[in-house]
Formats: sequence, structure tokens, C-alpha cells
Amino acid sequence: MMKQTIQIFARVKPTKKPTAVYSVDNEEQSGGSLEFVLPRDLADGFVNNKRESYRFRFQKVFDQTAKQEEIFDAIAKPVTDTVLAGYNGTIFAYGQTGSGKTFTITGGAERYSDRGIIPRTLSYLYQHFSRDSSMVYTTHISYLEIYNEMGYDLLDPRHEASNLEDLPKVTIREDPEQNIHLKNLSLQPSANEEEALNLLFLGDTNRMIAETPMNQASTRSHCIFTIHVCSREPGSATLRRSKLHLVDLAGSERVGKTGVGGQILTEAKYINLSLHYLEQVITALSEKNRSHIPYRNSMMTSVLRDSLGGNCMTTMIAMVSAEKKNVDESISTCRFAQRVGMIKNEALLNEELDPSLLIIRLKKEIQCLKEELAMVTGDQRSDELTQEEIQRTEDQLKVFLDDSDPEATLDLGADMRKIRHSFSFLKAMLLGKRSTQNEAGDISPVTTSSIEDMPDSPANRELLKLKDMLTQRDNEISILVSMLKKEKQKFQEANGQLAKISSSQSSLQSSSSSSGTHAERRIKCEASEDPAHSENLKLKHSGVELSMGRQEAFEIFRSEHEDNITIEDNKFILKQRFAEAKALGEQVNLARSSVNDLKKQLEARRMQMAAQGVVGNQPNTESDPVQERLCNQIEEEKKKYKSTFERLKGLKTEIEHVQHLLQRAKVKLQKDFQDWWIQEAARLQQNQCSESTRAGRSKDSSPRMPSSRALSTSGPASTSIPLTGDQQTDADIMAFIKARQNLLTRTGVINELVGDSSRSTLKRIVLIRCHRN
Ligand SMILES: Nc1ncnc2c1ncn2[C@@H]1O[C@H](COP(=O)(O)OP(=O)(O)OP(=O)(O)O)[C@@H](O)[C@H]1O
Repeated sequence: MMKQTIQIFARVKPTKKPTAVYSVDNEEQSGGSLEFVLPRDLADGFVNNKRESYRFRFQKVFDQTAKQEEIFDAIAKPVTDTVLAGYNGTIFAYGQTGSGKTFTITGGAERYSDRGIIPRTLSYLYQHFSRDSSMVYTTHISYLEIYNEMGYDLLDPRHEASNLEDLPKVTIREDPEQNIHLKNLSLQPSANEEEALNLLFLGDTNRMIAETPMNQASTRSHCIFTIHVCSREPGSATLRRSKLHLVDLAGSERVGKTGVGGQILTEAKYINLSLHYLEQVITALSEKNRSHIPYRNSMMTSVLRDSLGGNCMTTMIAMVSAEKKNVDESISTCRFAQRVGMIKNEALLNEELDPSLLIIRLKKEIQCLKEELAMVTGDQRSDELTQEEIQRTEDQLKVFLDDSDPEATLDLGADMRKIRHSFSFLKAMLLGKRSTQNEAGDISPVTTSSIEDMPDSPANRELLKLKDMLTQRDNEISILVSMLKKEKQKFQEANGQLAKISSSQSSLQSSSSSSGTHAERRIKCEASEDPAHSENLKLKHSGVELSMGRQEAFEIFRSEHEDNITIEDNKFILKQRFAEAKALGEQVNLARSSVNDLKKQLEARRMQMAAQGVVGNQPNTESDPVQERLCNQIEEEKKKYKSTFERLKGLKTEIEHVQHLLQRAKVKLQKDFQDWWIQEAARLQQNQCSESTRAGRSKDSSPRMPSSRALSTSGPASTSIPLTGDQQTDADIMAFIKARQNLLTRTGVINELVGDSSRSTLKRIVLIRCHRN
């Protein structure tokens, strides 16, 4: 059992804005401290107007310049190590909205170096698995989102096609031992790092898609990414099961300060309720002699029950902002952390016996006991042995007789039928042997015992000599066989290595070549400037194929979108990495063929030397400088090969990560465009309505674009639509307007006057179309 208080760390988010006066001190022996100094006027009102200085102790405080790698090394690595040893672990980030919780737990969306705790932990775990051959590991992933006290499975494949509300909710079940089980939360197997990262990406994308401007889920929901690790020694029935929860909590700001209404107020209240219950649990745990801990009050505290005061090694990261306007929230986050730091956890080694192996073992034991019991009670089986049982018993007997070990035993179980059959078999063997000796007309039927009776007889001496020779030959043969086996194994290992290299090389090369693998097609599509390819012309989540006008609007929207620079940067980085990977692949190839060449040379040289030895009738015992040189060169090339291969592997992980970032940015772009398009269409529609009403009232013709003209068949909404004169373009525009109008009339949106930004958008589409035509 490992006893430890919850470890608390603080991280200050980087900012360029004016900060409050604060200081970080990590020099102290017992840990670090973070101090805020408030001038009395700033302290007045919201914190405590009697105090000026607020000092909080942590295991360590990470100031604004801290890198993601440092955070992983200091915070996540020790917890992951305990998970590998079979204990449960939890890391959770707590702080106000925008303080960097997601950045710390998952990572930033722009750079590879911004990878957060989750992807780094996955890399670390799978590296460990591949190095540790003494254990067999299996891993599963689950990703739970808690939003408004409801649980959702972020890895549910239906996520993409359904609204959040229509998905099955994850619910809590408690068994009689008070263990928590989560119904409807899938456990996805992940055999390697790539699969695990894909699951993380899938969950994050699902979380983003479910988000609407009205429901900023990322801010208001809690997310728990759990890695389930199972390990066992090969052949052992003992299993170790441990879990690592990586938790990104909702923003912790107070409800009073949010000042919001309607739907958002409900959410804010819920979030605060949820965090409020978390605070209640923390308070109860930090108080001595509290017997009742109110875990059951909320879903999050129920799920994290083990992490809070239970069987788990838990770490909290308090995310603080040093900006002046956030100082009260930061102080309140630190205060919360101080209470969390008082909670003691007791982590147990999660060992259990594999149920299937246990069942087999128990069945065998029962069978033995039954047989023993039958023997003791005399309640023996009287039925005949089956043919199969007879055969097995005789085989066992032969093995026993052939075994030269005098200590060898014969285990027939407690079955008298088998014992009887064995004696009959032995008797038959003995009688058979005697009669063949007689038939062979031996002058005197010499038995083993008669030879042993005359130890000095010539026959006995001859026999002993032959026996010695036989043993000697046997030994020689076994030495030769084991040498042969070793050589064969070496050969197979070398072959396996080469196969691995060429397969990983070919996978990297094929992703970087133009042969059209999935990854490459993705990149090509991203990099394409042709609108017909650039976004596959489909909004995946709406299932709507883009019309030509909409494609063009999308192109403009994309070029002006804030994420466009990041996307372009990442495309550039990706191209560079592919080029690097290709070059490294070539280097690996080169090193490999050079090793092969050198090996051939060495082989030839050895044969040459052996031949010289035969000719000169003298084995050549002197060391050969040529062979030495060749061996050294092989070693050098091998080193080169190994280090290049490692770099290639690292590059592959980076390429996959950047591909994920790009894919995520693409989905976000499509989603933002979709929202913008709907908004623009609604505005345009409202504008049309108001203009037609005005036109109907005053019969006055409003100013129009030079190219516009009314369509006589299209009713009131079409009177001021800017048309181009091009039949296809105009038909496109009108079809869209009509569909929108129908939809909006049905949903009752057309009822107020708005500005004319939508018309300008349409104008832009029309102008582009005219320009292209
Ligand atoms: N250490 C950091 N270095 C660089 N950028 C950061 C850092 N921390 C946070 N950011 C940036 O600040 C912004 C807000 O961070 P983030 O989304 O992680 O906050 P959060 O606490 O998760 O917010 P929410 O509660 O809304 O989910 C993001 O754009 C993020 O990239």
C-alpha cells in the first residue's frame, strides 16, 4: 500500500497583459510557493481588504515560461510510473475558464511541441511496453464527458451523426461492494500509440462538434480521459489492473461573476453545482473525523471517488492567471488547492487472479480431490478404461521408463483402474522381453543383474566402455544441436529486424510518396488549392454537398479565418517532415545495405583464412586485422542505422500528431463556416422581408446593384436579390434563397429587421462568380 497526500502543483499561464504583483519561489526544501501581493485598493472589495499578501505552498510552481515537456516530466511521469507498477493514478487540472487546463492536459492546437499530458503519457507508456519484455501489457481507453450532470461517451461512433441529447447517457451503477460501474461508456482497445492517439483525436473532435455558440461545451463540461492498463508475467495467472484518469475540469469561476442568463445560466449553475459538490467532498475529506463523504451528490465525484481519498495516487494542477483582472479567481483556485493538498490517499496494488486461468486450476484441483476421496472411501470406479485413457496411461508409463533420471516419478492420479492397468502393462513387457531373449538362443540368459553380479567380467567392462562412449557422443550431439539452434535464432532475429525496418520504411515512404495512401491523400487534399478537392466539397457533419456558390464563399471564408495561418504553417511543417522522413528512410536503407555488404566481405575473408589454415595444415590462430576492421565497420554502421531509425520513429509520431492537428483545424473551419453560413442566410432573409414590406408600402424603388433585376416569379423575398444575368448562377442563388426562406418561415425566424451584411456576402459570391465567368 502507498500512502500519500494529493500532490498539488501550480502553473501560471503566460500573458502579455499587465499582471498583478506575484512571485514564485521553488528554492524551498519542502517545495515551492506562489505569492500574490495586492495593493490595499485592489484587495478592497473582493478578496479581503485587511490583507495584502497571499502565499500558497505547492509541490512546485511552474511560472509563465514553463514548457509542456517540463510539466510532463515533473507531474505526469511519476504518476504514470506508479500506474505501470499496478496502482491507480489521477491528474486533474482545476482553474477558471481560459487558464490553460485543456492546454496542459490535452495540448495546444497549433504546434507539435505544445502536446499536452495525454499524448506525452501515451508515448511514454507505449515506449515502456515495447522495452519491457518481462510483462505482457494490454491497454484500453475510455473518454467520458460530463455536461450538465449528464455523462456522454466521447468515443461513441454515433456521436458524429447525432445530437448530444439523442446519444445514450452514461449512467452510474454501484455494486454491493460499492464499486462504481459506468454503463454505456465504451472501453476501446488500443494496441499501440497510434491507435490511442486516434481515439484521443476522435473524442476531442466529437467534443468540438457537439459545441455550439449557445453551448460552449469545452468550458462548461468536465472531461475524463482514462487509460486502463492490464499487465501480467507470461504464463502467470496473476493480473495487475490499473487506471490513469486525466481530467480536464470545467471552468471554476463563480456563478455570481458570470452574470449570464437563460440557458447559459442553467449551465453555469450546473457547473458550479458540480464543482461545488467537488468542493464539498474535498472539504469533508480534509476535515478530521468526518465519516460521511458526499460522493454520491454528483456524477463527477462519483466517478472520481477513488481518486479523492481512496485507492489512487492523485495529483492536482492549479491553473492560475497572473493578470490583474483574474487575481481574485487565481487566489480562490490556490485556496482550493491548499485544501486538496491535505487529503490523504491510500493506493493499493491492484492484483487479481485471471478468472479463466483460476477456473481451470480449480477444476483440476476438484478432479484430484474427487479421485483421492474415491480412493479413501473405497468408492472406486468400476467401469472400464476407455481406449483413449489406456493409450494415455501407456504413453505416460513409457516416458517414465525411458527417463534416465532415477528420481523421476509417475503420476497416474488416484485412479485404481489406471494403476492396475500399469502393472499389467509392465508385467507384459517383462515377460515379452524374456521370451525374445530365449528365442534369440542366448547361450546363457544374461540379465542386467547377472552382469552386475560380475563387475570385472570382460563383457561388463566392454559394456561400461560402450556406455561411456555413448554418453560422450550424446553430449557432443546436444552441444552441436544447441549451437545450431542459437545460429538459427540469430538468423531469424536478423531477418525479423530487416523485415521490420523495411515495413516501417515503406509505410513512411508510401505516406510521403504520391501513391495515395490515406494519410497522404489527406495531406494532398489539405494542400490542394483546387476548391473541387480542398474540402472534399462536403460538409461531413451536415451531409450536404456544397453548391458551387457556397464553395466559393467557403474559399473566401477559409482564407480569412483566424486558423488559416496555423493550417498553412502546419501544412508547411508536414511537407518538411515528409521530406526529412524520406531522407532518413534513404539513410536507413543505405546503412542496412552497407551492413549486408560488410557481412559478406567478412564471410568471404573468414572462408579464405580457413582455407589457408587447411592448406598450411595449421589452424590460423593469429588475429586477422582485416577481419577486425570489418567487424568495427559493421558496428559503426549498425550504430548509425539504429540512431537514424530512432529518429525516423520520432518523426513518424510527429507527422501523425501534426496530421491530427490539421484534421481538427479543418473540422473546426467547416463547422465555423456552417454556423456563419446559416447566420448570413438568416440575415439575408430578414433583410429581404423588410425591404419587400417597405416596397409594398411606398411603391418606391430602393437602390440596387447595377446588375440586379427582379424575378417576376419569385414572390416578395426575391425583389431585391442581386442577380448576375448568368442563368446557372441566378438559379443557384434563387434555389438557395427559397430553401432558406421555407426553412426559416417554418422555424418562425423571419420577424425582425437586420443590417445588410448578408447582402454584401451574397454580393461577394455573385462578384466572384461574375469574375470567373
Ligand atoms: N502555457 C500556455 N502557453 C501557451 N498558450 C497557452 C498556455 N495556456 C493556455 N494557453 C492558451 O490559452 C487559451 C485558453 O487555454 P485553454 O483552452 O487551455 O483554457 P481552459 O482553462 O481549458 O479553458 P476552458 O475552461 O474554457 O476549457 C488557448 O488558446 C491556449 O492555447
